[in-house]
Amino acid sequence: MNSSCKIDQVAYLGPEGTFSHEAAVIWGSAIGVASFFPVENLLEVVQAVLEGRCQAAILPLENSIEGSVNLTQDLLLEEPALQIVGEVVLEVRHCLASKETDPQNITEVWSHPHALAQCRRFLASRLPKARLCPATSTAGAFVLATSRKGSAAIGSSFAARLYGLPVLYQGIEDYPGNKTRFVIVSRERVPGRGPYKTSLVLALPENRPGGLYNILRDFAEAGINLTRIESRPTKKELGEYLFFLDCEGHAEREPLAGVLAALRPRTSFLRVLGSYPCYREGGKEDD
Ligand SMILES: O=C(O)C(=O)C[C@]1(C(=O)O)C=C[C@@H](O)C=C1
Repeated sequence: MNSSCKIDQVAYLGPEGTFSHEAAVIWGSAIGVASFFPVENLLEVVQAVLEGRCQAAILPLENSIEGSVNLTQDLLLEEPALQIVGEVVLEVRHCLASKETDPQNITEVWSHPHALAQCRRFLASRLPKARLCPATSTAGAFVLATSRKGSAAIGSSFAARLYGLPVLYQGIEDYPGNKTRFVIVSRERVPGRGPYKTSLVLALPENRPGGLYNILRDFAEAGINLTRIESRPTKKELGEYLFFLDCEGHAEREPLAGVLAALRPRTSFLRVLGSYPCYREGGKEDD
């Protein structure tokens, strides 16, 4: 769909107090979104937009410690009706919260698998005996930890306060400056101003020396900066990959438009996932 739309509602991975929620509010506040609503998992987040229950949804795409969120990449590929219309980069600070006042009494730690992975070293050194339990989200983990004896949860200190769990340790991510990048998807275009970024996915027609190099060279020669490259299995044959690329520029404007036109006949698959304003802290866009 190519029409522009006004965004009234944004779906996010709930419950209230997830990092996705925080990122949705940052993006939505900048464009005057009226409301945000939580859903249970990322498949549901996408379904909410596809079924028209909201006009946009937010998905975590990559983290500076743990790397890509594979499910998000797969969903972006599998749902051609959706396009990326925005991005938010959020600083992710984790705390460990529990009703247990003595860390010795903690036997299980709940959180989103990505959050547990971002705190791996902390957990191994401070709570080596605790069982690590995957939850659907960080805030979902706090809900669980409120009702289970001997349990703790990892997530934001905002969520810990929201669910009434005392914080035992703060800033427990294994590396400083931990950040997660989220993308906002919609069935329709959302007006915005540049500078732009474009996300695309492509496949090479054959596995031969220099195949990927020949594609990347076009970007280099046009002076287009690539900001991310990631491969995912095609799920058809072991060793066959799709390449997810993010680059600076808009797919409908030069020089990127020309590069994409030249690449199409040299790829077996090429889809633009969206061109959208680069994230600026404070939600501002350049003129
Ligand atoms: O559980 C949450 O709070 C989420 O928003 C999900 C999620 C993720 O999927 O990476 C988002 C940010 C953090 O990296 C940890 C978890």
